[in-house]
Amino acid sequence: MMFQQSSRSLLDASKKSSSFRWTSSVGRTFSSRSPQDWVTTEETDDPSIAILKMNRAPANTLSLEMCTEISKAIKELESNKKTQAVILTSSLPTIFSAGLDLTELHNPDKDRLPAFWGAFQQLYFDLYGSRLATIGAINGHAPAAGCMLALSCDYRIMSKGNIGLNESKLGICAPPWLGQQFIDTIGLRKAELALNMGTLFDTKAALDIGLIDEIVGEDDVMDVAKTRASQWVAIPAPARVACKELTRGRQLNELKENRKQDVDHFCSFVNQEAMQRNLGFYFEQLAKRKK
Ligand SMILES: CCCC/C=C/CC(=O)SCCNC(=O)CCNC(=O)[C@H](O)C(C)(C)COP(=O)(O)OP(=O)(O)OC[C@H]1O[C@@H](n2cnc3c(N)ncnc32)[C@H](O)[C@@H]1OP(=O)(O)O
Repeated sequence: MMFQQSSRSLLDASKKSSSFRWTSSVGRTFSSRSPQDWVTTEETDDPSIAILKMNRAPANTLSLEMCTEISKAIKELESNKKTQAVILTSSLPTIFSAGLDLTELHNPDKDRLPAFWGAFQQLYFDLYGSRLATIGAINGHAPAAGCMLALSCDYRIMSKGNIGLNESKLGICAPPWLGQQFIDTIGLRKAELALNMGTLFDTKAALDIGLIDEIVGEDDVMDVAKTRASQWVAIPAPARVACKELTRGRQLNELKENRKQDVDHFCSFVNQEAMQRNLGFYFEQLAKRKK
């Protein structure tokens, strides 16, 4: 199957390895529906272009199951030879994705935690390394891992909200591979400033810094996304996949080779008392802000 060949070649493209470092120490999301409803795929009038909608109220946070559902949907789309592009968007009115579900990190279930991080890594592999052209139709806030979803797309349009890696505000640091995605997108100095300060950019600032490719009106998001998807699909697929391999293969491979180490670092990091205190404090602030 084409996807399998392509994704394998993407991951195998470069064998360069590196040491992974973690550099920092440091409620609840509810959804009444079952995980199967959290992600939906839709056809468009062009059979080569599909839409993948995140649909997990209230904030499209990434729990283990949410990561798994998005990965599953991407793989299903890839298994259809006709599908060449996917538009990733949210069905919520103001939030694209609020990032990792912090309930997975706060007072974590020790057995579930490694599986959770493994599912998040897998989502990165599946989206960043997809054989499909991926268009991020960012129609709301995209902090932290929400920004990872956006960064993993090939082209990003955004209508409203804030985007960036704000982990430092939670007393933590983005994982190295997510930090690298950010650096690769906006450059080292800008990333250095933004990572340290936990900056979230509005659409104009995000465009200025190169974090997104285009600002679009709220009512135009899907039309523009479809137009951009058509433009990407017009490029011969082998060339598209090869370009992705060229720009992303090394990073994907690095994490693939360090996957277990990355999970171990994450788990010991999250289990630190100071990290748990910071997360608890952050949750309180989130709730207070709402009041
Ligand atoms: C340790 C190493 C690496 C760790 C890597 C971490 C990457 C991450 O992704 S960490 C997560 C970072 N995410 C955030 O900091 C976002 C926090 N959320 C917000 O700032 C806001 O929710 C928002 C700006 C995205 C939206 O604001 P809005 O006013 O529209 O909605 P709220 O009322 O704040 O949120 C609705 C609802 O959702 C809950 N919630 C929001 N974000 C999260 C989250 N990340 N995890 C769990 N729950 C979340 C929020 O508490 C509200 O819940 P209630 O309705 O029950 O009060």
